[in-house]
Order: sequence, then structure tokens, then C-alpha cells
Amino acid sequence: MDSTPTSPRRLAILISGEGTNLQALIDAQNTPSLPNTCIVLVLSNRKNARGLLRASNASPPIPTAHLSLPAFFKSNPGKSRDEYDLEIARLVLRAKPDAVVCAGWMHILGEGFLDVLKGVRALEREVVVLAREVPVINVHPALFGQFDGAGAVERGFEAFQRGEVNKLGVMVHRVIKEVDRGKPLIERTVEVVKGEAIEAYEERLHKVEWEVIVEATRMVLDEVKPPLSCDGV
Ligand SMILES: Nc1nc2c(c(=O)[nH]1)N[C@@H](CN(C=O)c1ccc(C(=O)N[C@@H](CCC(=O)O)C(=O)O)cc1)CN2
Ligand SMILES: NCC(=O)N[C@@H]1O[C@H](COP(=O)([O-])[O-])[C@@H](O)[C@H]1O
Repeated sequence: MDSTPTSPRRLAILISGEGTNLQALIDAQNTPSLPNTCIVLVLSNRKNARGLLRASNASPPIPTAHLSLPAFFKSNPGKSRDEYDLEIARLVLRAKPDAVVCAGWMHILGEGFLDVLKGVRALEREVVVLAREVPVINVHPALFGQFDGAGAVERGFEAFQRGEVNKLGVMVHRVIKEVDRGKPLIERTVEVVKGEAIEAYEERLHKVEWEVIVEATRMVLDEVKPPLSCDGV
């Protein structure tokens, strides 16, 4: 029985905005919800994402980085979106995460990024060789197969009010090339009321998101690196 303590599980979080899902993960670090876990990088594709402040204001502060597509193209004239995705992969892998969580990350990740994280494609100029695939998960404000892509909350709510769907919810799913089509780790319905304001629905939805993103993150980390149990195994 190996009683040496396992090093903490390392998380990289990708964001684009407010960061309330990130905050849920920050608050859950090293609690029974997310034991023996630390966030080692918060990366945004938008310079002014408030989530970057949440990371910097965390205790201890969490390293942050940001790289927008326009900024990348400006400093790399002629480079492609795929090369942007490879740079994102490079920034992520330098933090040596055990898993990556897209928490309001509003950029469609290309095959280049995904293949690098799977370990099937090497990065130029990097000597990092992946010992194993780094799983990528995403929180999405709809049930599987309902409303893929951006603006899912509004599209779902309006469809419900028109009687086109009878339930709404959120999911955390694995990230694959096809947007929001990766296998769900968790799906959870959210109460929605005919005639209510969308703000009331969104408030309920976000509270459910903050729960499922922590639960799903723990699930995927337990797959790759179980936490140190009380008897050290
Ligand atoms: N390859 C994948 N990439 C991403 C996935 C995924 O499942 N596979 N999930 C998304 C998150 N997401 C929905 O959950 C999502 C985010 C953004 C978009 C989108 O249309 N983005 C546009 C830019 C929009 C903007 O900047 O405002 C784009 O990337 O061109 C769709 C779905 C994370 N990525
Ligand atoms: N398609 C992806 C998508 O719509 N993601 C959604 O962006 C919001 C981010 O909020 P946050 O920045 O406060 O965590 C969340 O509602 C998340 O489900």
C-alpha cells in the first residue's frame, strides 16, 4: 500500500466572461466536494473577463492568462485559427493540468487543440510529452441535444414558452470536435415556469450549474487521479 501523499489534482479553467462557474470551482477547491485539488491556471479568450479578477483575488491567487483571437492575429499576421488553438493548447499544457474545464469558454475549440490534449499531436517547440490524455469538459446551459452552441439559455427559454419543449436544464459534457455533442457526465433539469421572466429562470439555472460543474469536475478528476483517501490509497 503506497502511503505517500498524492500531489494535488491540477485544474486548468477556460473562461470568457463573468466567471461565476469558475468561482464555484475556486470555492470548492480542497473541500469534500473537490478534495485534494487546486486550480493552476485560469485562461480567458477575452482580456476584460471578470473571471480573471476572481482568479487574481482568490486566496492564494491563481495564475491567469488571456489571449483573444484578434490579439493573436494582430501579433501573428497570417497565422490561422488552428494556430491560435495550438497556442491555447500550449498555454494550457505549460500548467500541467490533470483536467481542463470550459466554464463559459465562448470559443469553439478546433481539432488541433483537442488532438494535442489527447496526446495524438505534438506541439512544435515544446518538449512536453503527455503521459496521458488530458480530459476537457464543458458546462452548457441546455440538456444534451437540445440547444447546441451559443445563446442556449435564451433559445431554450423561448422554445419552452412557445410550448415546443417541456423541460430545460444544464449539462456538463466531454468536449469533442462536434460542439456540445460530447458524452454528458451530468445532466440536470431546471424548473421553468410558463409566463415567468427569463431572469427568474436564469437565476435557478446558474445555481444548478454551480453544483453540477463541481460534481462533474470531481468525476473526471477521479477518473484520472483519485484523491488521496483517508488510508493513503
Ligand atoms: N470543439 C468544441 N469546442 C467547444 C465546445 C465543444 O463542445 N466542442 N463547447 C463550447 C462551449 N459552447 C457551448 O457550450 C460554445 C461556445 C461558443 C460558441 C461559438 O459560437 N463561438 C464563436 C464565437 C462566439 C463569440 O466569440 O461570442 C466561435 O468560436 O467562433 C459555440 C458553443 C466551447 N468550445
Ligand atoms: N455555450 C457555452 C455557454 O453558453 N456557457 C454558459 O456561459 C455562462 C458562463 O457564465 P460564467 O462566466 O458566470 O461562469 C454559463 O451559463 C455557461 O453555461
